[in-house]
Amino acid sequence: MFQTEFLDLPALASAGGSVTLPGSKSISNRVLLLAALSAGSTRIHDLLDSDDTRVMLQALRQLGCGVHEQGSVLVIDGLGGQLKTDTAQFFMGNAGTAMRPLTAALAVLGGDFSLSGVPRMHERPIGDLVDALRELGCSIDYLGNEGYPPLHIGRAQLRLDQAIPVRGDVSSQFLTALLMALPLAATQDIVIEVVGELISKPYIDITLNLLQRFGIAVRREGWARFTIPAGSRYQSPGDIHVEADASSASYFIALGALATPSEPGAKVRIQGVGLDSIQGDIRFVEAAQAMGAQITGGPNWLEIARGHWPLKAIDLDCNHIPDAAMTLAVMALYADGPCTLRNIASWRVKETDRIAAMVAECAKLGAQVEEGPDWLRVHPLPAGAWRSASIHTYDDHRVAMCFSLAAFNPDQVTVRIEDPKCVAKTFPDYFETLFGLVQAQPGRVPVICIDGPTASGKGTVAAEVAKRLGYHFLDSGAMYRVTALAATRAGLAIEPSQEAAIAALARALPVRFEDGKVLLGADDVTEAIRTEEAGMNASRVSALPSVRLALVDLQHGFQALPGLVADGRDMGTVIFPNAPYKVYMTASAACRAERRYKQLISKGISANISELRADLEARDARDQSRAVAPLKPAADAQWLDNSELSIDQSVQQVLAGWLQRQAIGSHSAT
Ligand SMILES: O=C(O)C1=C[C@@H](OP(=O)(O)O)[C@@H](O)[C@H](O)C1
Ligand SMILES: C=C(OP(=O)(O)O)C(=O)O
Repeated sequence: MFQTEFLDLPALASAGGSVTLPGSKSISNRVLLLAALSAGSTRIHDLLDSDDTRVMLQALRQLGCGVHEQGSVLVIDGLGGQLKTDTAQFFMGNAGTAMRPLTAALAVLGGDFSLSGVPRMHERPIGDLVDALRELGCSIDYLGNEGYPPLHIGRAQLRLDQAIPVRGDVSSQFLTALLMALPLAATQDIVIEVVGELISKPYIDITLNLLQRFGIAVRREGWARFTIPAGSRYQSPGDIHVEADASSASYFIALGALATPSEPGAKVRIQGVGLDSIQGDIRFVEAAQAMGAQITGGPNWLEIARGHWPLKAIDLDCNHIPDAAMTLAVMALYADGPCTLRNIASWRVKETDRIAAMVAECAKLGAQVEEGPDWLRVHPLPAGAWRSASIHTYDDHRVAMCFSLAAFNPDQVTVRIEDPKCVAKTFPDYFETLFGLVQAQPGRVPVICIDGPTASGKGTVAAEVAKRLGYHFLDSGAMYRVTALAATRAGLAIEPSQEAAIAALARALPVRFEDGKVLLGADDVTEAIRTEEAGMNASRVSALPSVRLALVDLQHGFQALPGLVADGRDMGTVIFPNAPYKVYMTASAACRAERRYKQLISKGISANISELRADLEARDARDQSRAVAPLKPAADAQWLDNSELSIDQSVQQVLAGWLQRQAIGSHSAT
């Protein structure tokens, strides 16, 4: 997951390949609660692991449920309708599918419970559910604002003889919550009556389907009346498989519809959810087809390719696909006319006011957008009209995910996604998954080169800049050190007579930089390559021209989405001459010798500062005078003497220089 403050998406071009998507949030949280309430153990396969399921799992643990991991299977030991504790405080994050059903189940069972969430959860309505539960005889108090969490739940005195009315026009989750809670009290038939129009109906189908699998056969009369038969009792089905998330699939369906194929005939293939899905959002497929996408599918897979281009404009009632429909709003930017999404009032009370968010963020990109209380109209953005924008994501995973698709814009402007970690709600590895399928416009994966002499602090600064931007990191100096180490381990002397053998070894070097570690195959060689001797060997190995050549391809391979920070001596001059931002970082010899001295002393290695300085100067002279790629600043490099700067100040300067070049979001929204 990207934990960065923002993630810059360079202009994207093509896509292709296969992806297995994480489990459905709606199925996962229902299955978790049903398994917890059932008699017996349930083995859940392919459960979603995200913020929303974590809060549910934590609540189940607090209630005394056994939760065990067995490889990729999660086993829940059900409570059989009997709570092991009747006092607890639950934190529900921003998970509607945890907050609403758990409130109902706990209210029916009764106890001394409180439920709260993130600030936005305290702005998401729950009054219609509380009214229905109170009608039933449950004791619920608002701890903050009337109609909203946090809540306190007390002991219940259930009245089951009358039909329980519930409104379903704000959220279908209230009806889902009652349907899941009432089998716990079904000493007689219990009737639920929906008052007014029910929204998001397909989610009720998911609920009924899963209730069936856990032994509850709800009788229904259309969408108006639901009866839980007397004697209903939850029984674990044993094993249950969670489909991949159909709402998450919408981003990849859109990707297939927008991107050119990565190679002739390439498609985007989605595994784990398909045309047999029990999730209503699978009908996003029809909406995407109406816009021109070519989609084929089977029971648990879909294949998507670009069809009609530009996409065809649509005017669609989206009430049945409230979550996936947000993806249509971004697809609309690529359509041949304005697209209107109707009957989406519920967007206003979800993770954020999603209608307002889509209007504001599409406008930042340059689009004309209109809104009404329950509709949105997005006008397409022609080539030449796109602006680079910093997309505010409102702690809403879907805003972050759907705006990533704006990176396919024809003007090749960069799209910044603020707070990308908000995708953790339902799809923590969304961006990694996206980058696994897409290619940037040629030459558009940014590389920041930080070159400079030894002990200038460039390695530390480069690693930190990479971390802050979520970019890959290439420590090219380490590559020479690793090559030297691998050569020594292979019994090769580091001298020109062994050049061919060392080059052959370098060509296939299995080197990776992960979490501040340098790995050679499975070996952590971080320490081994940092000795002074390894440094000298690296310098000697780097003077062998065919070794340098062998390492060039390897280094180019590090240029991958979303970007790269490359630290070395010839990154800007030789390896990435077209890099959009180059820094030449240096400090006085005295200053660098002192830094190296402190570094060694802190590791308990004795050192002599004047010898270190002499070594440093000798190494500078060797690096600057070598025949191949001598150490020198690139003509277009920014010079940064950090003799007087702290590491953090140097990091800030590099970041500031880069951000200035990016010039994202410097336009005001219309
Ligand atoms: O029951 C569910 O799993 C859900 C129902 C929908 O909410 P509403 O019924 O509030 O529209 C949907 O937006 C949400 O993401 C999940
Ligand atoms: C509305 C959503 O979430 P929740 O389950 O919290 O309602 C959503 O995932 O888009």
